[in-house]
Amino acid sequence: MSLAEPPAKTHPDFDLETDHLGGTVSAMIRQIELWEDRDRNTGADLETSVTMADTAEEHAAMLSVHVHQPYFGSLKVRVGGREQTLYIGKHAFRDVGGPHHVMSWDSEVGSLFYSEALEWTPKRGSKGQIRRRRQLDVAKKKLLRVTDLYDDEQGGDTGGREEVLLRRLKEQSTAGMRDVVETLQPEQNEAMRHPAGTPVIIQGAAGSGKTTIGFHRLAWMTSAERGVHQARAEACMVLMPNRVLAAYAARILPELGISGVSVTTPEAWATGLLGLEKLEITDRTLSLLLTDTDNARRALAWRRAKLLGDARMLDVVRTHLWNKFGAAITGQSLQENIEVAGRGLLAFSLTESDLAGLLHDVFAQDPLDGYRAGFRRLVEQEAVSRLRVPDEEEASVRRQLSKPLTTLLGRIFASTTPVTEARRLLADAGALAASGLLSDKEIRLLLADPLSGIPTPRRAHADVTELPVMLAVQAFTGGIGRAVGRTLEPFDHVVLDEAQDYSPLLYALLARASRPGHVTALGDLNQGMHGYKGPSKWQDVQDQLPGAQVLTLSRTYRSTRQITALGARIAETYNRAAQVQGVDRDGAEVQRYEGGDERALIAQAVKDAQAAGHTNIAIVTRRGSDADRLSAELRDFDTDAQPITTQEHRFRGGLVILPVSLAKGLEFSAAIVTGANQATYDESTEYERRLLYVAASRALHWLGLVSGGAELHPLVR
Ligand SMILES: Nc1ncnc2c1ncn2[C@@H]1O[C@H](COP(=O)(O)OP(=O)(O)OP(=O)(O)O)[C@@H](O)[C@H]1O
Repeated sequence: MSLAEPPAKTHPDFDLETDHLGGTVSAMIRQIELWEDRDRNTGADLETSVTMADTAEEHAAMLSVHVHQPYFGSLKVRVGGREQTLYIGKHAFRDVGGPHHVMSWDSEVGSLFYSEALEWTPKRGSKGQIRRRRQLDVAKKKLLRVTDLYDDEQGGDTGGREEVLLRRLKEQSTAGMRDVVETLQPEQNEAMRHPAGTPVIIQGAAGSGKTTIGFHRLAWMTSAERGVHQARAEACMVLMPNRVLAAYAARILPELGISGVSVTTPEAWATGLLGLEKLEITDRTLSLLLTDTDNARRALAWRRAKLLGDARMLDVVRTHLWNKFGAAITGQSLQENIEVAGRGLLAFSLTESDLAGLLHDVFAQDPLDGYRAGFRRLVEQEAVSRLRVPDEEEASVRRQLSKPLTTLLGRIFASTTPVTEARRLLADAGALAASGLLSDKEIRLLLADPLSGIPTPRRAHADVTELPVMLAVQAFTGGIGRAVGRTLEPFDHVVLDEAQDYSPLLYALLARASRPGHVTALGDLNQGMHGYKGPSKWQDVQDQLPGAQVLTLSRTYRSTRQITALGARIAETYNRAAQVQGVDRDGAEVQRYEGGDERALIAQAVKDAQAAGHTNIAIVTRRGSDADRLSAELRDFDTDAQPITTQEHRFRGGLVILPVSLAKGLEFSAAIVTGANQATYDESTEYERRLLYVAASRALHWLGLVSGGAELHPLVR
């Protein structure tokens, strides 16, 4: 709730609600004091007392954050003939012996506040009826406004939900992604609560709240109410397209009461998994698509990239490794004398055919931590069972086997580093043919090198299009998942932002790296910038996430009517579904600046945006180099814009200048698009039009378009 707005005391229940709020605040403070009073937390012994005191302090700390706003809404319900009012807040509170309870937003009851259902069946008891939904704007322990969203005494729907939403959307942007717990809309609520343990793809236009809902779903997943599907925040991962956006979005986590989630990029996750953090990741397909004029070569590069991300590649890799390790076993054996207490030295030997049998078993088991670790376990188990080793001697047997086993594993698995092995496979027609899954034409496509004209960096590098195949080799040999000490565990839940940019092969690997059913993908096929990397249709993703449904968010929330309309004009040139339904919110006309020194025009636009009351303002350029240059030159025009031109930079609010590639996903109260002309965003290239769309859709309230010498772009004129 914006504090600038004066309290609106017009509601007849305002005083009643004020009293109830006062009672709740006092009850919470009483409870916190009780928890903080260490002397009372006495257990039977010192250790129990300390533990109890620590837990009590944790409870106190958690609750004290919410005293200033104990709740934001209420529900009047009738269950079994009895009417009661339930208050809904960000944190549950039980008023022991008193009436001031608060239910948590992510509970089953909390869901009723957001949905449009009028009846429900509680877990225990008879059918319940919703009589009233009420929004309560509270800040600093004060009630500011009461708005009924639904009230059967007023004839049902009051239009209040839209009114509250509009008020919220008029607020200024901040330096981080915000939670929408107070104004979650019915369709968003449903998507967020899609049954835990079922994978889901949430599709929605730009600004429909996909990313926001993904984080809310993660918070919802961490609630104890999810039972066996409950996720631990520190065992969850969110993948976002770049690190600037990851840091911006992660600021939502404390608001949602969770911490420790790993919010990273697919590239950082992949290189970390490969143990090659310094590996430079290139996207040479994109470079080729943007610079090469030879259409046949462009088509070849596109098709080859698609095929590299095809889910069948998982089994192509698996077959290749099977053949390779099988060949490496030829001539190998293991002979060791093992000391077992009380029984002296016992001979343990595995012949070549024993080893081949174990290799077969480990491929059948397909362990999460990879075939190498799995093979070691199988040999150890074999020794324990053949030598009938008692439990207490097992550790000793493992120790004695350790060195000879490491040597043996070295001979079978060692030469397989994911980067070189993936490249070896991709250059070997016979190996590519071994699985029988690829046609001759496809094999020829993989062997072709349409990117040969695109330079490679001098440092060790890998291309984004090869990465999934490398990860597949890694998954089978060294394992894939979340590193916990020296072992690997599946992630409790994985959220993917910009899900249209992940290949089906990557989905197959992510499904393997997480608990069954615990992938949430958020994306918009129409916003795909990198079709050669992503799925052609959601069905390709559903095939990798068994049971996944596609849910659609139909409304967009980010921008004013004027900005949304301008964006739609650009998007409809490449996307037939561009006319999405936005929340109809009026704002300033889009400002156009053309003719003259571009820097002077930008400086003027910044002044105008500031005069309109905005502080979080972005100047969006086509390239990083434009942003660097302009940020220096604009100082001569009294304009100090912080550049965000590398993934290391962070958005901390204020006036910034950044390239469109890093602006994707971020939003600002006001945005100024520079170089808004045909020379900068070539109208005949779809990719450029998509970029222009991203640039023009970053602003919540105020948008300025600047073109120096040249005329404004035909699509925004
Ligand atoms: N229920 C809601 N109440 C208030 N604001 C909302 C709601 N849903 C979304 N928003 C706001 O709409 C904006 C867009 O949300 P978000 O960035 O999550 O959308 P998105 O679908 O991920 O967009 P993009 O595809 O452009 O990345 C944000 O400012 C968000 O706070």
